[in-house]
Amino acid sequence: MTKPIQIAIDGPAAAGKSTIAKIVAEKLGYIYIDTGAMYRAITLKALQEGLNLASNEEVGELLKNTVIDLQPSENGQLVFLDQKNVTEDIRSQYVTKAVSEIAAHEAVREQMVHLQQQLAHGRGVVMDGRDIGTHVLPDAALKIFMSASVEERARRRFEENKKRNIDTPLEELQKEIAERDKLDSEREFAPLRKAEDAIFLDTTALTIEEAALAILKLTAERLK
Ligand SMILES: Nc1ncnc2c1ncn2[C@@H]1O[C@H](COP(=O)(O)OP(=O)(O)O)[C@@H](O)[C@H]1O
Ligand SMILES: Nc1ccn([C@@H]2O[C@H](COP(=O)(O)OP(=O)(O)O)[C@@H](O)[C@H]2O)c(=O)n1
Repeated sequence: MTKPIQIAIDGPAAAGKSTIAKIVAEKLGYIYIDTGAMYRAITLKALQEGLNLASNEEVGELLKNTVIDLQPSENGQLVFLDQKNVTEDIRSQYVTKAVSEIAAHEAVREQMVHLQQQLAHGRGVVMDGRDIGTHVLPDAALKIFMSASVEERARRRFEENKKRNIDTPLEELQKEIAERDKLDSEREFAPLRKAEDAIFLDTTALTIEEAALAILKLTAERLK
């Protein structure tokens, strides 16, 4: 059997990373790790505990005393925060609006990267996020930088939210996505950036199936 590889998928909000990563991981029999869900989980806890979100030390300390666990499920992945299922809660606008501030802290990133590297160690893995190709898995055999126009990404998130009974207006979503992309791209530690050796994939005009197929083809070339 061919040795499994590591696949890193980075890109801005709602580009399709987790949807495509799940499909690719399932087809290959690899594990899927949604690193955004990990940053969302610690953000939820910081908000619940009324922490000063601007404090690197406070949030870093909180993470040291927190257990974040990702479990595969039929619909993708369940997220547990200190043993409690928070899969739905971490997608709320309340968390979404605060997550980029938390994810910018050095003490948070150091711990998360360490944890993510442990989860991926020695296994076939598809991992998605913002700094996977640049920091978490710099030696990944395949790196993808996935994007789409901000209008299309907002439209996709709007449709997704409708199914979850979240009714944020389209214009507000587009603004929130653009602001989060800016914060993620301009932060000091591990900003959102295409790794030099990553392949750019624009999904604006692609269906989910087409985007997944493009990555599966690139994977097959790496497995030869
Ligand atoms: N190529 C695509 N065409 C149409 N919709 C897509 C495509 N890729 C993803 N989506 C939809 O867009 C939404 C956001 O995708 P998601 O995978 O959550 O993005 P990300 O992980 O990059 O934030 C989901 O509802 C998903 O079903
Ligand atoms: N590897 C990662 C993954 C996410 N994040 C942060 O976590 C946030 C939420 O990530 P996500 O992937 O769940 O976001 P969506 O694209 O699904 O909206 C991002 O906006 C980043 O601030 C990060 O800093 N590094």
